[in-house]
Amino acid sequence: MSESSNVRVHTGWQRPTAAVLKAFSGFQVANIGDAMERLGFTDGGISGIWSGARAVGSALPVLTVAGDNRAVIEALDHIQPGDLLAINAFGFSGRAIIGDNLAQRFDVLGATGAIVDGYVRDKVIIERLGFPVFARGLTPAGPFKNGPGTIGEAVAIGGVVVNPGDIIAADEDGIIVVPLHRADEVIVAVAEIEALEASKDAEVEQMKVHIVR
Ligand SMILES: O=C([O-])CC(=O)C(=O)O
Ligand SMILES: [Mg+2]
Repeated sequence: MSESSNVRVHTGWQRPTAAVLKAFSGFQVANIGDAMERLGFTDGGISGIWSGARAVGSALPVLTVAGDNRAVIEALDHIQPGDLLAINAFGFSGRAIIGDNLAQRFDVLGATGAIVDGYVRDKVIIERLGFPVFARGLTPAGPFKNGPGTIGEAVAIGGVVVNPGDIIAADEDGIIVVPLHRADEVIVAVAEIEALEASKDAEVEQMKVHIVR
């Protein structure tokens, strides 16, 4: 925390490798969950603000005060390519914690998306940009910028603990958090589940062949 800021910053956490992030980006969130005892999902109230939004990244956790985005603005200095912002904004519906300006800056800095346990705005521009944002909803009301907050410390997102460097995967179904230390084991297990899912699809195709019309 610098003298002029009331936002506490923790840096230097381990991030997943690009290969690990690439592996997860090929999986469906539902299948990742099936490989994790069906645990680790955020609650279903957080979803993509535009249809088709999907993202995988290394969690960059941010804690704000409800209705205030000072910590998010300061987090711009800590984004590395492949990071995905995980912002606990207390689920507050009265103020948007990010909008198009922040989304554009996240994008330019190499972030893969943002998950907001709260509300956001500027949906049309964010959708046009194609930047994946997940939130509880939309409100046009802008945020205050006073702090305090934290950057790089564990936060709760939709009831799930997110540590810096955990892998977050989000798609049309929802969001899951994979603890970094479980990444390799989960990749192997999801690959098996996706193979099983493919064989179930093939089974149904076979059934169609036998249907007499
Ligand atoms: O005013 C803000 O801080 C939030 C916002 O609309 C933007 O990021 O575009
Ligand atoms: Mg805006």
